[in-house]
Amino acid sequence: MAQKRGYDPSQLRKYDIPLEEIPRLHASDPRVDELISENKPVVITGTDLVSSAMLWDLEYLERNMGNGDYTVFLSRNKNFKYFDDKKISQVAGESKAEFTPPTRRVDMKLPEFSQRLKQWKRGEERMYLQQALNNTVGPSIVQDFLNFRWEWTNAKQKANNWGPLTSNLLLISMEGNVTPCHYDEQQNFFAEVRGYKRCILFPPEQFECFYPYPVYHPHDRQTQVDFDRPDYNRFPKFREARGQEAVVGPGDVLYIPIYWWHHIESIMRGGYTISINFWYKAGPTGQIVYPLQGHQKVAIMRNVEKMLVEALQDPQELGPLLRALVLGRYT
Ligand SMILES: O=C(O)C(=O)C[C@H](CCCc1ccccc1)C(=O)O
Ligand SMILES: [Zn+2]
Repeated sequence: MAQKRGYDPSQLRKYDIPLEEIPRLHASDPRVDELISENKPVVITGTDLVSSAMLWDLEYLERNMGNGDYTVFLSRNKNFKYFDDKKISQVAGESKAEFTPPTRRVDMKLPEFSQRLKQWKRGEERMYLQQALNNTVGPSIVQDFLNFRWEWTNAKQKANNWGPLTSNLLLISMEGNVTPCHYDEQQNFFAEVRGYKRCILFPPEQFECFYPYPVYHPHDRQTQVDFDRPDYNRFPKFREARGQEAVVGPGDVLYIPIYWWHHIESIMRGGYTISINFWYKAGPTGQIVYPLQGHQKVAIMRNVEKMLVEALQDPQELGPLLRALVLGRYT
């Protein structure tokens, strides 16, 4: 019989991208450790990593999240494209006026967020709560946090020589919200607590398909390609993108390997979603082995961009200099 999966394909947005399935394995399956050691994505079931948070819903969080302020992003459309406001001053072109932040950030108490979410009407700004879990949250949330299955994730961190845990982001998203495709420089165990999120991943080797913004740009690490209306004239190699997708539900943990591109959407008409991520710094580089892997080349390209911006001062000179370096010589 059709396996019960809790959502319908009509709740997923349609993209012009070939997609394969990300493997879905139980935590006891030895292939899980193989895939993680190879920096390949896998959905891991039965980890109990955040089982202490499975009772979290807005009512519970309202009662227990203390009176703290939480970071909420507001957007006039479904996209919540991250931007680094510390880089807004550096953006090239005539002036900072060129960069228009696609979302605005407000601080909200949880009861207010919960109420506005319940009363949301089409046409109003969408909301996405994104808050690093810290000790300002209420005592019973701290208790739930302490009861995460740390021994499981600590063992994976150790076995794979990852660096330290940098943060756990609590993510409470309205249904239909989209986090556009980007990569992070951290290893990530992405745990789904409530609702369903559709994740599309691409390996770092496909860097040329995604045309990321310049490193000094506020949208550093984000693709310039609009998945809903790709501009194939500006971004012709996007046609060659090949994705791997997974829909994660309550209790699932998706391993998002460092430098892998990922697009994440809370499925439409699925209610609000709650996720908690576990970001780990990369481990020590260790012995360099040739040929280099895709993510190592991305790291090198980032360093070249940073060094050139530093040396040239004016980011506008970066393009002409790189063209002079490459065109007719390395092409
Ligand atoms: O866990 C991850 O890496 C994700 O991308 C999860 C994503 C929200 C992340 C927001 C964000 C993106 C870039 C920098 C800082 C914050 C979602 O679930 O919508
Ligand atoms: Zn991310």
